[in-house]
Amino acid sequence: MTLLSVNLNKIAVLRNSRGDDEPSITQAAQTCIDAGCGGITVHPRPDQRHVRPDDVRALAAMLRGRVEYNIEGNPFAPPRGSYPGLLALAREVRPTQVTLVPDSDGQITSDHGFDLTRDIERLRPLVEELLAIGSRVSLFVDAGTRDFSAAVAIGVQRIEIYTGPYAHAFAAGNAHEQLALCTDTAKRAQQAGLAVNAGHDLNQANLGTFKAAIPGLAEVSIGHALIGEALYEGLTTTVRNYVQILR
Ligand SMILES: CC(=O)[C@@H](O)[C@H](O)COP(=O)(O)O
Ligand SMILES: NCC(=O)COP(=O)(O)O
Repeated sequence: MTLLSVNLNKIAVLRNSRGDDEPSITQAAQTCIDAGCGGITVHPRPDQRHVRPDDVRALAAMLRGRVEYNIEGNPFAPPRGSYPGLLALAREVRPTQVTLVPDSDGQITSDHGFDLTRDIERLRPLVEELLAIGSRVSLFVDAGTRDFSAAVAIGVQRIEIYTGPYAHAFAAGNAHEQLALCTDTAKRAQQAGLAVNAGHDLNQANLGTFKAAIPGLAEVSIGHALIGEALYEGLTTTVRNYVQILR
């Protein structure tokens, strides 16, 4: 069984477009939980175009002890205005998991993972701090990453494979090569002692093939497609469909 963590960023985008409180992030989270998801994901950014620090706090208060709470983001992005930085938010709310992602300001969305050879020493103190507050630490990596020894050495417990290239290849009808890269990366990470998560552009069409190719897949975080599909089928039905694919 792979845990479904629903990314609620796109609910925030809709809400932010009008400046009021609707649609409500916490009500969406509750609906996803009632429909059987095992976790909620958010990806706060310094420009606050998605979930905002107060959303992160409100979700922490409502999720505590119920389902997993996964906060993703760039730990090196400095505080800006009321955005206190990823580590400061994590210190405040102590989520189940923090997924570190090297997305820079102005990117439309995340589009690559860490280079573990280049980035590992910068990550070391952050990983230590997150472990000390009791959060699991996952690193966003590209499919094709082969050596996880440095990540294991600094205490990282999971990786999240960036599945954007797989999803695009799947849509184009030629996913074989990208899927093989994901499978190889997952196998190497598991052999090194890491659990494997995955995410980005996963949807109801491409998820089953992906799951079948990655034995032991621990968690997927899915937002953009899931919220889009929910426009047609409703959030409850859509979450249930994903849970069914992941059984
Ligand atoms: C790391 C990752 O792939 C997700 O966090 C993704 O970036 C979230 O989606 P949004 O870009 O829609 O916030
Ligand atoms: N970590 C990936 C995630 O949270 C959701 O990505 P997407 O489904 O919005 O592409």
